[in-house]
Amino acid sequence: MFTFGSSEGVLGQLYPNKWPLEELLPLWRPTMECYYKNVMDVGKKLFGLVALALNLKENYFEQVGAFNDQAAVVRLLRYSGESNSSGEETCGASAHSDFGMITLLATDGVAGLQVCRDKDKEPKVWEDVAGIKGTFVVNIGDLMERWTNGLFRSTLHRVVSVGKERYSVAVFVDPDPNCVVECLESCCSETYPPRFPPVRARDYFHERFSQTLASYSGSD
Ligand SMILES: O=C(O)CCC(=O)C(=O)O
Ligand SMILES: [Fe+2]
Repeated sequence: MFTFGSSEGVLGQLYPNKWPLEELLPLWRPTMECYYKNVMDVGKKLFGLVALALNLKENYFEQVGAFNDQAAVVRLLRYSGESNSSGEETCGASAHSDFGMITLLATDGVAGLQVCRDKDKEPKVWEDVAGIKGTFVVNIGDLMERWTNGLFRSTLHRVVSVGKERYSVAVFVDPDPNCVVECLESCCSETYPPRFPPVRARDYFHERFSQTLASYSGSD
């Protein structure tokens, strides 16, 4: 796994990326930075469409500061394809939804990614996501669910082992840490009040990452 964020902006300065040595991989950094920029351009365009679909001005998410500083993170993933000894089905990523706004996911076409359409239903029904060459899988994140008062539901997904090596690249399009995520006016009414209180993106991520770490260490 290799993770990196923006090389620019406040976050880029605060958390500088650790690149492989230039002598070893001279094209790595320029390739990654180019990918970051291009996928972010796609992400911003997509958010223009999301805003219009929600009866907001096309530049709404820019106006509320979601893209003031570039908070998106890119994760390059490799799944070995080996099943683990415990015989667990998910041998890549266990069921989760991404925390942020949206994730733009590129895969190498090897199967394994599954989504659950109705995350509240038990037992869960998992469907394979076909990898279509030249396209992104777009997962909705939890902050988008909060922003839209549940109109856009975050995608519960997982990666199961299919006995084949698999590569994917996920770009987590997350808002600026200072951006306040608050129920959109077009997504609530007197009869359908906001279900989530406003939250600053920084605090939300902090809470979610702490919970995740706690669950790994076995405490609450
Ligand atoms: O590898 C994939 O297809 C999905 C990865 C993923 O869900 C994640 O990193 O959050
Ligand atoms: Fe994910």
